[in-house]
Amino acid sequence: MGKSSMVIFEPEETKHLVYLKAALYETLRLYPSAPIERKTVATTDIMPSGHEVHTGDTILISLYSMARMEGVWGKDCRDYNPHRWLSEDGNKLVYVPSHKFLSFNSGPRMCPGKDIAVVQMKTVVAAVVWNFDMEVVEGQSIQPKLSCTLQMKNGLMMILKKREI
Ligand code: HEM
Repeated sequence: MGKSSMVIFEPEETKHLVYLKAALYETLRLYPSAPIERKTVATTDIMPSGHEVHTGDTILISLYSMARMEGVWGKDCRDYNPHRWLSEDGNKLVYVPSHKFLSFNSGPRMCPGKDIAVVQMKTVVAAVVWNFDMEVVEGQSIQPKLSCTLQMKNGLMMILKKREI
């Protein structure tokens, strides 16, 4: 294979990359692309929490905050830990209900593109990691910018070097 050639993967080839999927879910847990969900109450009711809600009320759910709640994700909720998604032997993903991991929403309006999105992310990350050595530029201020979609305030500078493969 020539030095300048890039290796890319078919979606099928990334099927067994369980740790990569766990890492992507963990990234989307802490940094959900849509950090806030908005729901409108259809019928006056009492929530399991005991809160009374009325028809037409707007409920805002901060996924960004939920990811940082010990009551939802445990003591290490603020840590980036892909292992929380994996079985003990690391070979399988554990079941996590969508009402806990809300990054693709939950219920009838759940993101229908979830599986496509995961396959795309896996093929892209696998290709980038395979083809390049990567280094994060030191001394950056890496901060989230909260908006309708979660962005990076100052971006992220990386040094990429083509690997000779
Ligand atoms: C990492 C990537 C993605 C994330 C995090 C994501 C997340 C979401 C979320 C949170 C919603 C619900 C928004 C709401 O409150 O109404 C949603 C809806 C939707 N997504 Fe995605 N999405 C992703 C990729 C995709 C892709 C690749 C497609 C198409 C191939 C897609 C198609 C849709 C559609 C059509 C809806 C509207 C569903 C409905 O309202 O019934 N998404 N997505």
